[in-house]
Parts: sequence; structure tokens; C-alpha cells
Amino acid sequence: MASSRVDLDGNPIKPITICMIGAGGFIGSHLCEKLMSETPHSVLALDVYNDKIKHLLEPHTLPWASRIQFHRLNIKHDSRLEGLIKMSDLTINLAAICTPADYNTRPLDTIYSNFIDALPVVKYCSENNKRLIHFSTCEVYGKTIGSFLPKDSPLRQDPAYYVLKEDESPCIFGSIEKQRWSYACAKQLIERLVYAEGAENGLEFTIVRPFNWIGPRMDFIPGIDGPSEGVPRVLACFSNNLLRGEPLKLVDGGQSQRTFVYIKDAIEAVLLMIENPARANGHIFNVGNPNNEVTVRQLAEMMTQVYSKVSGEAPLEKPTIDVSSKEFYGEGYDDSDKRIPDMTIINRQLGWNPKTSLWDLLESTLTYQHRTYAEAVKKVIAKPVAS
Ligand SMILES: NC(=O)c1ccc[n+]([C@@H]2O[C@H](COP(=O)([O-])OP(=O)(O)OC[C@H]3O[C@@H](n4cnc5c(N)ncnc54)[C@H](O)[C@@H]3O)[C@@H](O)[C@H]2O)c1
Ligand SMILES: O=c1ccn([C@@H]2O[C@H](COP(=O)(O)OP(=O)(O)O[C@H]3OC[C@@H](O)[C@H](O)[C@H]3O)[C@@H](O)[C@H]2O)c(=O)[nH]1
Repeated sequence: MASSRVDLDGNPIKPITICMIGAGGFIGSHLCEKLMSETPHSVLALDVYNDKIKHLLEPHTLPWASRIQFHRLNIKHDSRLEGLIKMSDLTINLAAICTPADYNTRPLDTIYSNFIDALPVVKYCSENNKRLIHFSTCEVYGKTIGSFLPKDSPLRQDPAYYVLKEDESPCIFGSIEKQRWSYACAKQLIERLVYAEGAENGLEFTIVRPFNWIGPRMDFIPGIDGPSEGVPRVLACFSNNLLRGEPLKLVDGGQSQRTFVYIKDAIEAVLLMIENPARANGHIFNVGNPNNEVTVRQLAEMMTQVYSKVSGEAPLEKPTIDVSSKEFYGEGYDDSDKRIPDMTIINRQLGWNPKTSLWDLLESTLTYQHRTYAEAVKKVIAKPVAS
């Protein structure tokens, strides 16, 4: 396997060591899985948790056991960080607070996590001449230009007013009191810093802007493997509602639009970036699926249908319920209206295209959710409430 692999230009791929920060999260777990099963590369996996990669770490007889090492550490305060970056050929930084429920309620933690805590990582990579793949977000685009046009303007149908391009689109956020944008703004500034390290000090970098990657192991199910009062991202919120047989909550009518990409498609793009540095360095890449656009309401309807198919349970008569954003997220919430990634740059540089339709990715993801959580949720529901 190892010797026959070549990059996009036909050159043999040499095994490398990757320092992956945030390896225990949703994206990290899938990336580790891919690197272990399909490549000869080694991973130093850094995170405060490892539940989502336990299956890759134990038992010690796994075929890749010698190629993955978990280091439990918090990058906020751990002197081992620089040493681990120095030992590696490439650093991938995934660590972040990235659930919207936190952006307006814990803005300080959000800004520290996405900007301040990432600073030493960039600095150590730059000082030690190590390549960096930094995970940013599609939220850096904020709102579309089209959202400021009158509701009936025909220009709203013109892609020039909504398609998001890495090298052209502006970043449009709400006012400071709309603390939703604390995350996007922190991500934007760290992108600018990484870019400036490239321009002034020659840092070899790639910036990834994920557009709603979804799939198994995303976030948590409240009260099962996460806090009962916690609010994860929409896939886990809706999965939780479906597992409990309660209506899916549509924030402000579910009119916002998103494009969803299957995590396994997106991971293919990251692997291409890892193994084709000459094509990926110095670039910012949108990674999403422009063909999978829905409103949040349509997502809820599709998830209801798919869940009924995979669970064998009939959908509720009234499967959704409207809630205001103030009620659901609290003061200071705001939203991105529409997110369609332009794919020109990633297509040109890496020849990557997403493959999986929204229906198919929901079918495999909800099959996983049902198999993993249905029993546990039933038990919790059956427990008599203490009086
Ligand atoms: N999933 C998406 O669709 C999406 C979209 C846009 C951007 N992103 C970005 O991609 C990255 C990964 O996202 P994810 O969906 O896997 O999120 P995640 O929350 O599942 O993973 C982040 C991981 O980082 C770890 N972490 C956070 N702070 C840390 C610290 N101080 N020290 C050590 N570990 C720390 C967490 O424990 C967690 O395991 C984030 O930077 C996020 O902003 C993801
Ligand atoms: O139960 C819910 C949860 C969410 N929603 C809505 O569903 C939409 C998507 O919500 P998500 O929680 O997935 O988060 P968003 O797409 O807004 O942001 C995400 O985008 C990219 C990343 O940077 C982050 O992972 C996150 O900020 C929003 O319009 C939200 O208001 C509901 O209507 N009901």
C-alpha cells in the first residue's frame, strides 16, 4: 500500500508525521480513521478528549498501532506543544469552540479558543519552518451581499450576489452586540494572521473553510453523551428530537439556507491537501457541496422522512415546531442567510468534487444515530422523573 501511492503529479508519496490538534473531535476522528486505514502516515493526536478515536487507539494489536499516539493536552497551557510540532512534518489545527449556541453566550471563550489559543500554533509552525493546515470556517463570509437587497429584487437570483468565493467575496458580519459573529470574526483574524505569516515570513500554509460537514460522531446527543442542557449543531439537535419522538425546532421559521457535505467526501479533500503540498500551499479552500442546498425547514422534513425509513417508526403528525432565535439561542444571535461555496479553486488545484447526495448522507448518518443512541434514549425516557 505505502510504496505504490503517488500524488496528483505522479510523484511517490513519502510517509510523514502529522501533529493533529483537536484530533478527538468530529472532523479529527474521521481524518485519523482515513489516515490509519488508507495511508502510511503517522499521527500525533492531541486533544483533551479521545472518546471519538478510542476505536483507533485500542487494542494495541491494531495494524496501525505504531502510527498513532494520543497526547491528552490542552493547547491553552501545555509546554509539550512546541516539541510535538517540532517532531512533525505537518501540523493540522482543528481545535476550536465551534457550536453556534456558544458564540453569543460564551463570546470570550469563543474568541480565546478561535484566535488567542491558535496563536502559539501559528508561531511555532512559522519559527520551526513547519507546514500548517489551519481549519477556519465558511462563517468568515458572514451574510451574502444579496441579503441586503430588497426582498423582491431580481438581483437576488444572480449568483454574483450569493456564491461565496475565497479570493473575491467580502466578509459581512452583524453589529458588535450581535455576538453570534464573535466566532466568525476570531476565525477571520487568525486567517489573516496565518496569511501574513506566509507573506512576511514564508510560512507554508493551507486554510480550510468547511461548509457544514456532517456525518456520524458529530457533536453529542444531549443527556446521553453530552450535557442535558447543551445545544449542539443542527444535525445533532434534529437527531436528538427524532430519537426522542419530539418535534424538530425551527429557529425563526427555518428559512436560512445551508449546503451540507458528507464528512467522508470532505475528508478526501483534506487528504489531497495533505499529500499535495505544492498544490495546496498558500491557498484558502472552500470545502462543501453546492448541490446539496436546502432551507433548514427542508432539512427537517428530509431528516424526518429518512429517520422514519431507517427506524421503522412513523413520523409525528406535526413533525416541526417554530421557535424564536431569542428563545432558542438567547440574546445576540444572528444568522448566515445562505452559503453556496464556489468550487473553482479546489477544483483547479486538487481536482476535488463532492459525491454524496443529501438524502444518501442523511440515510447513512441517521442509520448510525439510530443504531448508536436509540436504546440509550429509550432508557432515559423510561426513567421515572424524581418528585
Ligand atoms: N464540522 C463543520 O462543519 C465545521 C464547519 C466549519 C468549521 N469547522 C472547523 O473545523 C474544526 C473542527 O471542527 P469539528 O466539527 O471537528 O469540531 P469538534 O468540536 O468536534 O472538534 C474540535 C476538537 O478540538 C478540541 N479542542 C478544543 N479546544 C482545545 C484545546 N484548547 N486543547 C486541545 N483540544 C482542544 C475539542 O476537544 C474537540 O475534540 C474547528 O476549527 C471548526 O471551527 C467545522
Ligand atoms: O435545533 C435547531 C438547531 C439549529 N437550527 C438552525 O439550523 C441552521 C444551522 O445551524 P448549525 O448549528 O448547524 O450551525 P451554522 O450552520 O449556523 O454554523 C456552523 O457553521 C459552520 C461552522 O463554523 C460551525 O460548525 C457552525 O458555526 C441555523 O440556521 C440554525 O438557526 C434550527 O433551526 N434548529
